[in-house]
Amino acid sequence: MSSNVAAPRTMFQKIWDEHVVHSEPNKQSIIYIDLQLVHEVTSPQAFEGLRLAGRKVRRPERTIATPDHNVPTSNRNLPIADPIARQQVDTLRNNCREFGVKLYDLGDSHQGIVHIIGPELGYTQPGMTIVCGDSHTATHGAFGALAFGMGTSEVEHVLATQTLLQYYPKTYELRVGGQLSEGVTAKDLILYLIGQISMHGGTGYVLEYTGSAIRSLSMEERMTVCNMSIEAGARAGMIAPDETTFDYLRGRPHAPQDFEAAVQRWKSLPSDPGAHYDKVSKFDGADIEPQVTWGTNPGQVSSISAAVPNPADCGDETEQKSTAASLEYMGLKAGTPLSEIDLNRVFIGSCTNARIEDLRAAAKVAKGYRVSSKVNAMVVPGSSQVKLQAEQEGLDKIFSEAGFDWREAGCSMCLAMNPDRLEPGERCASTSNRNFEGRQGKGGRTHLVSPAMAAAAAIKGHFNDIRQWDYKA
Ligand SMILES: CC(C)[C@H](C(=O)O)[C@@H](O)C(=O)O
Ligand code: SF4
Repeated sequence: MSSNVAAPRTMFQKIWDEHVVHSEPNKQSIIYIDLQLVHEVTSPQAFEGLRLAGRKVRRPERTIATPDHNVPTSNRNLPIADPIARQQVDTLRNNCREFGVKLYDLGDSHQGIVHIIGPELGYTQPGMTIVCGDSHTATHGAFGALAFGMGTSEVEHVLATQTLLQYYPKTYELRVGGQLSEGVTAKDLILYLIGQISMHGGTGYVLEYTGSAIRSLSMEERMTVCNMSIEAGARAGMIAPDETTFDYLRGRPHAPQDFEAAVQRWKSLPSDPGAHYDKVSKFDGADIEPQVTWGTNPGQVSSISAAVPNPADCGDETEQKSTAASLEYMGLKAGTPLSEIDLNRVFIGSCTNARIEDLRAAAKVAKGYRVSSKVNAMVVPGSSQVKLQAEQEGLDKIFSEAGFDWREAGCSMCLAMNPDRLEPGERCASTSNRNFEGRQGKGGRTHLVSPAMAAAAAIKGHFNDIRQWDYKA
């Protein structure tokens, strides 16, 4: 081809090209950042670094903050009991005040998990580069944005310069054709994909999810998918914007003023026909069943109709060993049907699955039932807005009447950085995104599932196939 002007480009390339400030062969490029999200855990040293260097935040109006990781989800009227958590939340408050950064603080009607409030407020938009000192920043890629997680020193770099150093990544198209079957959700889709390509399958790549099964997903479902890109090792994950995206954003507080002009720009973002990806894998939505993880990484997952695998049947010697170690930690025997695994705890929450559609799906299952007497179950809305909306719809009543604990917004038991955690040996069905050893509390055992599957597990006290659920209207 004589001119590269006409060369077809992927959506990733278009956004990258639009944001490169400086690049040299075999070196990191400097890319311009449109939006930085900040939370209390990875920002204190970054602000301290600015203070020591006598620098300001370069573009405070492109930076928003909220406390989410270590905030308690009950008794919010009391001071935070844990001294480290209290200090981090206070420090975030002071830093935002000093550096002029907008803070959605505890008590604000928009406080919540950072990856839930960005989209909800309309900050997250197609074509943007978005960063946060948090690995689940890929969530925002659901809008056709290029969204990276990063470390604390990079948080400082972006605060100071509004740019980030990045190596040019490779691109990987995950195409899911057909449609998902009844009872199969976006969570099952992404767990299935990670099971297929493994927790390392996306390493070095920016993933783009394409195909008819992806196009049919709502914005909230797309966020669930992109959220877990990092669990496949990817730098980022993205989905091209379309009418679903534009409809979601229209009317949000921080959506562009001239919305229709923005839509015209956004329509040029999707990958051009014939654009080259470094790797392509194809799947069929109809092959996907409700999923349950049985191991200690999200790629150790099977369909609900399957049994705990025998390590001897799992890949090469290294994989066999790691499977055996996972089963040992999880206290599971090979050959046990997944539907016979009993649970003590259920957690419905996190940036993967605590948006309003997730809570509706769980409430639909729980309606008219009682949580098993052996199970302690909680529902933690992803944001204060989600909580408010759920209460307006009466979902909180359905949950409370069924015996679920109804909480305030935060990361909660997704990770054990706040009072919500598992005790050693406890087994939990969780709608979050990580099942690493000790993730939900030392010695705790995590099974990742969809909100509907988690609610059904809470009621029966063991996993069961949501496709056979008897809904009580
Ligand atoms: C605490 C934070 C740095 C961490 C992350 O980067 O993802 C957390 O959000 C997580 O999910 O493990
Ligand atoms: S909800 Fe979980 S995964 Fe998401 S940002 Fe919080 S701790 Fe990380």
